[in-house]
Amino acid sequence: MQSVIETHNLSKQYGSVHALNQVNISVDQGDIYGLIGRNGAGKTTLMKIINRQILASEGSFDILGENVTRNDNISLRIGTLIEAPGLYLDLTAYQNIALKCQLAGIRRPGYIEELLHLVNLADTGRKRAKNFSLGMKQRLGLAIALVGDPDILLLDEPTNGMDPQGIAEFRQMILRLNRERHISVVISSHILGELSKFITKLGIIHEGQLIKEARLSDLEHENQDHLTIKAADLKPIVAFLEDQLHITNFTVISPTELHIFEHLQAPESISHPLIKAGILFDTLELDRHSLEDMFLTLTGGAVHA
Ligand SMILES: Nc1ncnc2c1ncn2[C@@H]1O[C@H](COP(=O)(O)OP(=O)(O)OP(=O)(O)O)[C@@H](O)[C@H]1O
Repeated sequence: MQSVIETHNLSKQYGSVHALNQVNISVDQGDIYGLIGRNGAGKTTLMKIINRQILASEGSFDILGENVTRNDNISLRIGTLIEAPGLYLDLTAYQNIALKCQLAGIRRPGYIEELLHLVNLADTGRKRAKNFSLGMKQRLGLAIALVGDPDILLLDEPTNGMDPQGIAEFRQMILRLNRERHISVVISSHILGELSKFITKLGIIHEGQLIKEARLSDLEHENQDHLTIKAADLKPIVAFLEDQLHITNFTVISPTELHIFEHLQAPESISHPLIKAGILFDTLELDRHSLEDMFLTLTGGAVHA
């Protein structure tokens, strides 16, 4: 899979504040990459560096396999919605998009109407942006970010402050752009639950450092509810599970720990036969995990700001 964004030890220092510290993220073609972190973790700083709004103190990054320097003309490949969209509040949605098209030298007939339709703003007519709801403003910001047909979208907390319906609508829009236009997306949030429903890869950023990066499918597997068996010697347990209990859905985590993903409702259907057979184990217990638990454990506490 081709990598669309690859950062190499990106760091940013503001005086004594390490806003970013040696960050390496890797976004593949077709990913919806969720960048999750508490307020002040460094999400905006990372996006601004990739968008070349600010310079890194150290490190570099590649976009679509090319190492980016200050002079590379790659700006049209990236569409951004970072912080509040820069809208002209006295203009309509059409006029706002038209201005961006003018700057980008795009004059294709029907182009603006297509974008308005894409973000569900086709019926806003003469209504000025100042009279839009927050969700409408963000969707207009998204349409403006799409001018120039970027390969990559950088969206910094785009659903912040929206109601659940607005969030769901925005999410659907991102999914469509990703599937139908094959746009790779980096989207940040401080609420994991908002991202975990649709992202393909997750990066957890905390106090300027990337403390975890993983594909969502792997994380979901790791964080599935399971029975944990701990024992000094797992070999007789593994043999017993397979040969006597015909259990195959388990993973050996370490020489002394294994996780079983079945029989969750009846752990005794495993523990009793083991005891009867004289096979020793230290503990056998049910572990319930969620991605949110993992996030809280890694970042040390409640995340909702
Ligand atoms: N221009 C600046 N000057 C000084 N410090 C800054 C500047 N911009 C960001 N910082 C600091 O860098 C750190 C990371 O900020 P950043 O805005 O990237 O975090 P964030 O994860 O996007 O948080 P939020 O969700 O609050 O926007 C914070 O400690 C912030 O105060």
